[in-house]
Amino acid sequence: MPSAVAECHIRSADGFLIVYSATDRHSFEAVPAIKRLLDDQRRARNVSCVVVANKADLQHQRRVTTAEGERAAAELACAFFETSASDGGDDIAEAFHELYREVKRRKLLEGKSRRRSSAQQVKQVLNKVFKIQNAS
Ligand SMILES: Nc1nc2c(ncn2[C@@H]2O[C@H](COP(=O)(O)OP(=O)(O)OP(=O)(O)O)[C@@H](O)[C@H]2O)c(=O)[nH]1
Repeated sequence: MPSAVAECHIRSADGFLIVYSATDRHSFEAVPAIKRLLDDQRRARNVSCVVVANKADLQHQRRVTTAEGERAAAELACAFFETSASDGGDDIAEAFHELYREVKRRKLLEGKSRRRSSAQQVKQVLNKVFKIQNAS
């Protein structure tokens, strides 16, 4: 159960980076539950998330393969990146940038469907008005 502060952040954030350690299977196995928690708190499945496997440089301590990470992220419909906080590679910036792009895409789609539904409401009202006028 998240704390009240965490709940507040979950409700207000536009997007989430879900980070696990490629050297720690438990952290990897927690990813689907974290995504579910975010979906439940937002009462929607359209939360923008990117899954990140950190500590990719520690190859000799690796406990989660790249393929497993990719598969888990795909099952959650999230983009996937492997990063190393210690070598500071481009993948870190790319993960943040992809999350930014995903949030923008979702907002654009939500804006379009909101505009469509308000246009439909106007159409329904006009139809009713015309029906009433024709009937009288
Ligand atoms: N080599 C390497 N070390 C890292 C990386 N990210 C964090 N660390 C180091 O890992 C140690 C633990 O850091 P965190 O993973 O942030 O802390 P934690 O969540 O408590 O993780 P654990 O202690 O590993 O369970 C620190 O010494 C970090 O400097 C990375 O990408 N590569």
